[in-house]
Amino acid sequence: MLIKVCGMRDANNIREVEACGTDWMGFIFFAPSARNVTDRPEYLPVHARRVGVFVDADFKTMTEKIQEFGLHLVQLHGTESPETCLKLKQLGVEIVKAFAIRSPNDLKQTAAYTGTCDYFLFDTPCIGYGGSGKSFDWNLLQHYQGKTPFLLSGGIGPDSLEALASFHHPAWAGIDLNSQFETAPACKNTAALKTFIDQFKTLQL
Ligand SMILES: O=C(O)c1ccccc1NCC(=O)[C@H](O)[C@H](O)COP(=O)(O)O
Repeated sequence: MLIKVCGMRDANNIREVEACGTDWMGFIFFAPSARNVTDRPEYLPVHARRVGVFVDADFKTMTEKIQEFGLHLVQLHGTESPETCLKLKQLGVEIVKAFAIRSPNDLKQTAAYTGTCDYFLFDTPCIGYGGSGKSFDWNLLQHYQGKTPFLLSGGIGPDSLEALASFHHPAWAGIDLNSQFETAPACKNTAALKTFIDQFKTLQL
């Protein structure tokens, strides 16, 4: 199972979180977010893959951030089209398209993105497009019958291990962690994260 820690910004915290054993690390390029990254941190992960998170950003901005941050993946939280996903893929990055899940109907949108994305990310609906700290009804995902692997996201925290251990889906590929492990916006509690990651890795999933 992939583990992504999202909303990173501080160089020292990036180093510590990488040492906790995360596979992917997310950097948010969305000005209204409290986790928005403006300047390139003096350290970027070398073992964890770098994910750039955008919300309806223009193509030029995304291209520049891919180059400046050496992004491996781009995660899209807005109304980006399947064509945009394909165009970004041609730049050599992998694509994660996020979908806010309120009802089984929301999963129908994923069909149009099949073949244009490498992963989907199923998240809790919220006004800020992400980072709500709240979970949604994971049972809704049993209506997802697509083949594109997905990350489970939204409000996953230290108390989620039991629920994660009981969750099953053939396309489930990983988890996304963010505000439930924060001491302040974009600053993760590495002790709590390490404990959680170590325990998550022992689960038989
Ligand atoms: O975290 C943000 O501030 C954010 C803002 C706008 C778009 C996406 C954002 N986060 C992307 C993520 O992948 C989060 O980790 C995901 O939404 C889950 O966050 P949380 O509910 O805090 O665990």
